[in-house]
Amino acid sequence: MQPLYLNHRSLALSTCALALVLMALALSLPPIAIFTARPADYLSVHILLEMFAISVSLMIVTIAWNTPDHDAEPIAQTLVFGFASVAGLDMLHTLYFAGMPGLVVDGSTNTAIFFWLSSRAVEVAVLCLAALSLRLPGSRNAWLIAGIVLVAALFLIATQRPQWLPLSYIPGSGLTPLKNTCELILCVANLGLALWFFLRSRKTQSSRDLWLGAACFITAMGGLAFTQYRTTSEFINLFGHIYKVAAYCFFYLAAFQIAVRKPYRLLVEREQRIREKETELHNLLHNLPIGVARLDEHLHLRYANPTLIRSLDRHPENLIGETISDLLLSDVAEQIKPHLFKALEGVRSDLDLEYVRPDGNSAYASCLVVPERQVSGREAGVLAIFTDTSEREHNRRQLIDSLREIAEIKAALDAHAIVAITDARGVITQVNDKFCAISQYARSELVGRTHKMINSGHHPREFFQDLWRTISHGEVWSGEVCNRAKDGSLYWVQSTIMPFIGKDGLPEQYIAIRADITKRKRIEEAAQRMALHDALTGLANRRLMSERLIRALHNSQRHNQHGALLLMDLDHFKEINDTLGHPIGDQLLKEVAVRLQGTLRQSDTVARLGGDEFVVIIEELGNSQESAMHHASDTGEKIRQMLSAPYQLHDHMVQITPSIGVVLFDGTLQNADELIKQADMALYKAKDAGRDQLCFFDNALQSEINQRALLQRDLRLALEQDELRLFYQSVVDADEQILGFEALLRWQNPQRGLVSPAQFIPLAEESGLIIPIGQWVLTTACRQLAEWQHDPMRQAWTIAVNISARQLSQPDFVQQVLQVLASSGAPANRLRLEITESMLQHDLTVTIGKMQALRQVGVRFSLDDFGTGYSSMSYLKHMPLDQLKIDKSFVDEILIDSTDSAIARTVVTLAENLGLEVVAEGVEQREQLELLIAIGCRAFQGYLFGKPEPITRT
Ligand SMILES: Nc1nc2c(ncn2[C@@H]2O[C@@H]3COP(=O)(O)O[C@H]4[C@@H](O)[C@H](n5cnc6c(=O)[nH]c(N)nc65)O[C@@H]4COP(=O)(O)O[C@H]3[C@H]2O)c(=O)[nH]1
Repeated sequence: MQPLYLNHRSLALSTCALALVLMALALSLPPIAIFTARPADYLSVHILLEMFAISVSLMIVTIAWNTPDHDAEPIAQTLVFGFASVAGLDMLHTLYFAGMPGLVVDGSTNTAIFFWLSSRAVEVAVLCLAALSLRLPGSRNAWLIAGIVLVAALFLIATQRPQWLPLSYIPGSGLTPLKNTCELILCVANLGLALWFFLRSRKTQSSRDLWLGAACFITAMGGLAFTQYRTTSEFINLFGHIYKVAAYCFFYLAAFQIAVRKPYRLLVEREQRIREKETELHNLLHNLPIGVARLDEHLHLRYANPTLIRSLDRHPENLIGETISDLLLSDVAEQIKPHLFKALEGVRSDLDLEYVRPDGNSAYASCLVVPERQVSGREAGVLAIFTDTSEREHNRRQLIDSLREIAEIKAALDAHAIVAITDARGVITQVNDKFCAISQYARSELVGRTHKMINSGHHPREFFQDLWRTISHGEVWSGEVCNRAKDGSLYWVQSTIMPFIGKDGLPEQYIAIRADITKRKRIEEAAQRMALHDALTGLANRRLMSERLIRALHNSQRHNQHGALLLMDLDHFKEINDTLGHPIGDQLLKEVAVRLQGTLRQSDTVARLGGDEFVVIIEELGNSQESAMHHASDTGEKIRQMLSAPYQLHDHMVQITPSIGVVLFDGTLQNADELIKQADMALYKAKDAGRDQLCFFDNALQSEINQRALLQRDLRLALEQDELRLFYQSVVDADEQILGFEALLRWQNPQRGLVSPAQFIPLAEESGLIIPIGQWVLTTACRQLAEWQHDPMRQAWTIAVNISARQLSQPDFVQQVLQVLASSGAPANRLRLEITESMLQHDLTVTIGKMQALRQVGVRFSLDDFGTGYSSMSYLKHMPLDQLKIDKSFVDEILIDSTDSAIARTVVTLAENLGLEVVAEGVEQREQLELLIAIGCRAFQGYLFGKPEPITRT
């Protein structure tokens, strides 16, 4: 509740309570006559009291009359009529009070009471209408006239027809019951009105209702006083009039409240509201980020808000009154002017401005031009509202550029990449044309499905699990994926899948950008094939064989299964190559590969290691070693037979046999390298055993190999530790006179004793040690020759030195020999170099060249072991030879085997025809000597004449 209302309520209620108490007190007193000495004094007092009430009534009329239209009280007409009537009737009541001269007739108490009761009745009626807020129809003038007419009518009745007036007072006996009843009715009516106003005031919180309530209550109390007097000059009558004055004070307050206080209060409130609005508007205009300009009808500036002033960069004081051309940049003014003129004609427009600032930067603004109307509705000027849209426009343009760029990138991406977009579950939402083209699916077939439809099955499940794990964690996944197109063909793509993270921090979609790498993959596969396969035969190469062997060992161990490794080569393949040429050799190798593949299961591995060396890996031979051995043996035998069958190679029918080394494995103890070594040993054994056979690796073979390895190790030290010795075996003529010697190498090892060259020379050849050893032999022999030069008995002797194939094939062989001759001082013509037939199969021309070079300085050449190898008459013709040596094997059987004697004879004849000397080797018996002499041989070597011995003993 408002504090003012509360104050007013306590004032009204306390006044009413006081009035009640005082009236009760007054009524309890016996009648008190006052103004007894001068009864006329009461008339004056009565006039004063009534005048106050009349003045208040007139004031209420005046206020109600002048209440402004827009604030018109609904009861204005009621008040005008009622209180005009009340004022008139109270005035008549005063005029006709007993003792007053009156007008037309003298005053009398009965006439005065008539006007009094009439006035009070009108008063109650007016208050009832006010209580109900009923608006009387018609104008205030009419109601004023009505009030005057009513008063005039009652005046006329009272003065012209006094007999019509009810009897309300009987002089000497006092008030009549009619008068008292009327007073009591009015009193009840006033109490009812008082209650009504008080109750209403609680709801409306209106002080006016409080004042009206109090006025009605005091009037009611006062009315009680007017039922008690017998003469008007009694105290109670005066007391009742005082109550009337008090009641009119409250009526006055109520009227004042309506007409004066309320309008002022409303005015103040409105002023305050206007001021607030002004402040609001000011704040708004000052803080608006837009510029506002008001222009008059001549387009001169009336007002510019601070934002506009700041943007114009001008002092605010000089701006008002300037034209739009003075204010704005010329191109802006030109753009805006037509719209301003249109606005003056009442047309509102909106335009975008583009201009160049004085600093040279382009700027943008939007301008709303609105006609500004006066309250009367006439256009009074123009309101122009400017918004600087430069930043927005720059951003918009940047956005357009970015969008264009994105569109270009997208177009480029679409043109060159395979693109797909999926939702978070991997369901395809978009694909580009390239995706459709490569997958051969229509877009409608792809959208709504997952990538499973192009899954090729090439990748294991873990591959895709890893992919999903990566991208669902918001990371980019990159990799190569093999997919299957609609027609079933496979294609490869380099895929990059990027997740797009949503507001919740989780991927909401994925974009997959792919490049077709099918061609590259095919090339890679081909390269891979080439890297892992033998170019000639298409079989697995050494690398792939190693990988497969490792895998086979692993599988064998895991499944407790035996397997076998077969290492084979083709016996005397080199001879076919040399005689029939490499193309035929290659053809043969290819055919061998085909036969091997035809003989074996798909799951077995067939590899070519190089040259004529092949490997076969057979798996799953059971868990028993014995049955595995049988299986491997059967397969090996089958291979041997298959490969031994004749080959038709172009015009040549070729037959060749393989030697096969076999080793079993169960993956427990062996590793791949060791296994290959063991297979190699088995192969070596097969070859050693006469070729064209299959040998299994066993432990005895292993120890033999170990022995060889030890021998090789010791041989390496032999040179350093001076363990080599040169023995000499004499070469004699038919009279057993020494012609010369053959230098034969011996190895004097402290542990092994005297080791035969047959044991260590092949090993030295294999390991390459033959080069330094051969050098040592040559040097030692040459020193011996040089020594003999000083002895006339021996200076004609020759020394034959065995030369190995590796020595001869050295590019600087000739220089080495010449250097040894020079450094030792040996006569070149006493040095005989022994070569074998097998040496002549390589680079014959080069070999001949070397021989000729040495022959030019006098060195002579012997062909050792003649007749044992692949003797070819053609090279004999071209070779710069001096001597043939009939091999010991022919001499051995020469007495008992006619073939050998025939061969010996042929060799001698051949040598004679070619102009060569002949030396027979291994002559042990005199009969052999005699027969050899008989067939024409002139030089001999053998135990019959002496075993190889150190030079001191010769
Ligand atoms: N049972 C028997 N054997 C006889 C008789 N006359 C000679 N021999 C043996 O026959 C071999 C002849 O040497 P080769 O054919 O050049 O065969 C040689 C030769 O090829 C090679 N050799 C020896 N010394 C050297 C060398 O310094 N350098 C090279 N590269 N090879 C050598 O080792 C082979 C074997 O040499 P050796 O064991 O010394 O064996 C020698 C010799 O002791 C005989 O009447 N009865």
